[in-house]
Amino acid sequence: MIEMQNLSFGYSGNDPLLADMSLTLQPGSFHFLTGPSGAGKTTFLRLCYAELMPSAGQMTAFGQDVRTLSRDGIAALRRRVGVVHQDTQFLDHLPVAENIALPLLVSGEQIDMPALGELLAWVQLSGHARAMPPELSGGERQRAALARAVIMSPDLILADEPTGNLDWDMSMRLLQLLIELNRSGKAVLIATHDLNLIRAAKQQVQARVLRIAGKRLQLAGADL
Ligand SMILES: Nc1ncnc2c1ncn2[C@@H]1O[C@H](COP(=O)(O)OP(=O)(O)OP(=O)(O)O)[C@@H](O)[C@H]1O
Repeated sequence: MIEMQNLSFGYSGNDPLLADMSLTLQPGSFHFLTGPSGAGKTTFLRLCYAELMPSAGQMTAFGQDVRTLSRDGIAALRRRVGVVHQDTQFLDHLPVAENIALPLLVSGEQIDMPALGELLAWVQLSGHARAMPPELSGGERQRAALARAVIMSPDLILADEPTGNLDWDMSMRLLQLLIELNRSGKAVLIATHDLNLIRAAKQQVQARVLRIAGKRLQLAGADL
């Protein structure tokens, strides 16, 4: 679904942050992305959903060259990619249920209330549907963020340090949801520093571990 060949990206000038990266993200795959702070993990995810464009190399998303995508083409791509951001932002004046349904509202689609109810139940937030975002705990916020990321039924879910501020039990609950999504056929890519999270996932799914080191994207060994 996403294919990169010799892809490079730099925010400024001719000093790339990421260089010569090649990767194929297959439907239904599960990947972790690791690397030191500042290595470019968030940047890599932003390239995957075409918020940033490569400086050099080739990249196709769902069969289309990202550089040739029109505005509508980019919007269509983003519908197929759900993103859980590192610091999830909600509209604090809207209840949790509306925040989760926001992608539907923004794209002018009808809200299927029973489906929204099921989604809330799946992330165990049924009791918080009418709560306001500031009332949520860290774990509840991240589960709401995940629900919002999947409400458009994307094929690929990108999560940027989704368990960064969560304790182990909450991290495991969130990981379990991501594993369930993967089992239902969705591709998942999680950027994380947390090697314990990777180890826990690897007991349940066939996950590949990518690492950004020295500007390059490498496959990490099975040494985790
Ligand atoms: N919009 C931007 N303009 C210029 N430089 C940027 C921009 N965004 C990020 N950077 C720089 O690019 C580098 C990589 O940042 P990025 O957030 O991708 O790293 P990361 O691996 O996700 O880090 P962390 O693990 O700390 O979240 C950093 O040096 C950062 O300062």
